[in-house]
Amino acid sequence: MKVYKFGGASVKDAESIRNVVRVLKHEGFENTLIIISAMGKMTNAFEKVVHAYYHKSEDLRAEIEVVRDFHIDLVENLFEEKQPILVEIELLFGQLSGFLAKNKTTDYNFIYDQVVGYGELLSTKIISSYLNIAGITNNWIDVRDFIKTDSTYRNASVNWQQTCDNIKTLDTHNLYITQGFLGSNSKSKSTTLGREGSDYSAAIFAFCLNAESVTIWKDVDGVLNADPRYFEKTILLKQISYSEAIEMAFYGASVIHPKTLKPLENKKIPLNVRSFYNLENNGSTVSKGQHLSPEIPCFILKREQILVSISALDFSFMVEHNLSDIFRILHDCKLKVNLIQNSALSFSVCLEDKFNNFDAFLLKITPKYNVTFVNNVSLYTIRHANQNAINLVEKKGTVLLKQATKGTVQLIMQ
Ligand SMILES: Nc1ncnc2c1ncn2[C@@H]1O[C@H](COP(=O)(O)OP(=O)(O)O)[C@@H](O)[C@H]1O
Ligand SMILES: N[C@@H](CC(=O)OP(=O)(O)O)C(=O)O
Repeated sequence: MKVYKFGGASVKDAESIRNVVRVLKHEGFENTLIIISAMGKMTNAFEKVVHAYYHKSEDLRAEIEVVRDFHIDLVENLFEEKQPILVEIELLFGQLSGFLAKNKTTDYNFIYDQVVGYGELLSTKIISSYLNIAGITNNWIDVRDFIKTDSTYRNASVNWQQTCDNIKTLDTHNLYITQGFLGSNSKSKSTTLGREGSDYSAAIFAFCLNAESVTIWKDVDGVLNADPRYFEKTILLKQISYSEAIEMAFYGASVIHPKTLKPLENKKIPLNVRSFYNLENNGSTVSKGQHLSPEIPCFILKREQILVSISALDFSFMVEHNLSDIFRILHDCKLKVNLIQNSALSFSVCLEDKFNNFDAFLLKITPKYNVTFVNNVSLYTIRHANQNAINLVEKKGTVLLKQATKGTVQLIMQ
């Protein structure tokens, strides 16, 4: 069986969904399981619904209307006979309203997971129905009946045994359409696997099905040696080893979700990253034992970082006991550390503040240490670095910090 994944960019409007039909008819869709994300930026829009609901904002109704109107407009553009799918959409919005009306808990992460998943439920209902009309007969399945997780809302861990037992009941001769990003816990409550987690969903199904391959369909030709939004003249990486791809994802290459690669590597399932526009191009293949081809410097950019320098109030050395204290506070504040540099008297970290906890961090740390920080810096990682590649990055601004390990150079730039 093959597993395909269509992300938000590939289903962002009616035209893109027609293109999915073109892709499937060109590539074939026998014995395939298709994972689909929420359309375009709908997960962000659902996050606004959660925010408005949680804060009892008067914007709640308007935020729900944004997502409702988006899907209804899309259906108006896509379908000739709209009535059956409109009924399905109303049903889903009815369920959502029911949850919002009845919910008693104040657990933000729980509420988040019960709400944002409607993006994937809506997109798969609409696309499954459109594919059936376009002659691509398929079975819509609810991924929450298959991927079972713990109850860590917004970052759930997969129960592999139960998940594989469920997935193995699928008939591998069918074409299935299901949701990325979602799972459910032992109480059948929705959970999510972390933002951009649909690639991981594809890897989970592939692992449990012993799939022959996974293909992620993208708006770029494959994995490039840099993000084309920020670098000119990017080059397609045709072959990548799992370990190289894991390193790239770890440093922040957003083209593949970091958790995706390990399950595939364990079963030696190749991962193809291909363009949904340019079907003649074979794209990139991540597989076992491949050398990076072409072997060129690869650039990974993480924006909106904070560079923090910390030293002891009494100018004593920064050694184990204060470092462990600082890490405990970082961990408590859920700040992600992307780079560390230590000297005798000061300790620098490059941080990512996903959950807006930096002010809380400052409150905890400033009574104990001298702290200075620079907001909104960029972290560049160069794999297979050479001097030309370093020069290229250094031209982009002022270097605040530079660190080199074998073949990998990291620069914090302002
Ligand atoms: N190394 C890279 N190679 C290719 N694309 C990259 C890379 N790094 C970042 N990107 C960006 O990833 C985008 C595709 O990912 P994304 O928009 O999240 O797709 P989807 O919604 O389908 O998951 C590309 O348009 C590109 O700007
Ligand atoms: N819709 C989810 C899951 C996902 O993976 O989306 P995408 O494939 O568009 O990155 C998100 O935006 O986080």
